[in-house]
Amino acid sequence: MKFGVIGAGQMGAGIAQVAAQAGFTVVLRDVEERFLERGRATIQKSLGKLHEKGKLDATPQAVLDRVHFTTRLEDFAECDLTVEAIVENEAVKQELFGGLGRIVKTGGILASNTSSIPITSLATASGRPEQFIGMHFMNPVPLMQLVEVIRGYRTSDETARLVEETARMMGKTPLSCNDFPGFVSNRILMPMINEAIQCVMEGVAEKEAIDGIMKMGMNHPMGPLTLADFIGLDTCLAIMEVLHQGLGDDKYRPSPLLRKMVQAGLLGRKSGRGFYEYQ
Ligand SMILES: CC(=O)CC(=O)SCCNC(=O)CCNC(=O)[C@H](O)C(C)(C)COP(=O)(O)OP(=O)(O)OC[C@H]1O[C@@H](n2cnc3c(N)ncnc32)[C@H](O)[C@@H]1OP(=O)(O)O
Ligand SMILES: NC(=O)C1=CN([C@@H]2O[C@H](COP(=O)(O)OP(=O)(O)OC[C@H]3O[C@@H](n4cnc5c(N)ncnc54)[C@H](OP(=O)(O)O)[C@@H]3O)[C@@H](O)[C@H]2O)C=CC1
Repeated sequence: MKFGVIGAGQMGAGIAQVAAQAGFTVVLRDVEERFLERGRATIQKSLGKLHEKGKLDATPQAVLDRVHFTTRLEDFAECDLTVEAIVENEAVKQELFGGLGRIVKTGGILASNTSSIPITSLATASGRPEQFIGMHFMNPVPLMQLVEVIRGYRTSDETARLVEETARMMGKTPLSCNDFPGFVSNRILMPMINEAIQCVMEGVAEKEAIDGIMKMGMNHPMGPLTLADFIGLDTCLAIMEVLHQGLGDDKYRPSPLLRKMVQAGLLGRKSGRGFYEYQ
């Protein structure tokens, strides 16, 4: 299997890593060399941790050697399955899929790791709606079990079958749903995070108390503000915008504090500061 990944950010690097761990030949693309280097470092660090715990079948170097880093879209021509994991922006993703649809061989499947953007709209932009699907990995990809598989309006049964089979080969559990804003995962998760941010804004409690109440009280592995920092506040805002617009209900209105923090460049872990500070 030749497996393509576009975007070497936190999700793209993780997806490329688990694909390489599954033994696939992987092509990983980003727009600039320095972002590819950052992706390579992320993969190396994660493989090192897994190796230390005896959770890797091969050496970290052998897994890394299966990943080919590139800035060229043409290198995806022979990929059997290509997963896109670039910024959560519909216009930018549509443009990318327009190009990919022309480059990738006939029959090659295209998938998006989008958190919320309509799969059917991206499928149309790709020019191959039957071979298009949502393949939504969870963060951190090397540790999380789920892949949410989202069928677009015209996704073929064969495409869905192949993608679910591939997810299993990657050691993941696929669960499928239909193409509604935010799918299942973020329709339920993101309003909770948004409400936690609203609690900060209204002074309901200190941020540490909000996180602690949800973590200890509900047995969540991370409090919602820590999780928002982990996901990226820009991504959280983009998801809330899709829910608000797509479902047309003000209960999905993004918290003004979330909007302000994104405007201020406080994006969470990836920018060094969000609700908390990171070095
Ligand atoms: C927005 C979307 O569209 C969809 C989404 O993805 S939403 C986000 C979904 N994800 C979540 O909700 C994650 C919630 N958090 C968790 O499940 C856990 O906190 C976690 C799995 C991330 C970390 O586990 P933890 O026990 O809380 O903390 P931590 O001790 O840091 O990590 C456990 C181990 O995994 C390791 N680890 C963490 N990230 C790793 C990675 N990427 N690769 C390899 N190992 C990793 C850590 O080094 C640590 O190892 P040690 O035990 O040797 O120290
Ligand atoms: N964060 C999360 O928890 C999850 C995110 N997702 C989804 O995965 C996708 C990626 O998210 P994530 O990895 O967190 O984001 P990151 O910000 O870590 O990475 C985004 C990637 O997209 C690239 N990019 C940014 N702008 C453009 C552009 N205009 N054209 C092409 N590439 C661009 C970035 O490159 P550069 O470094 O140059 O900006 C980077 O490689 C999103 O669709 C998100 O919704 C899905 C599940 C969980």
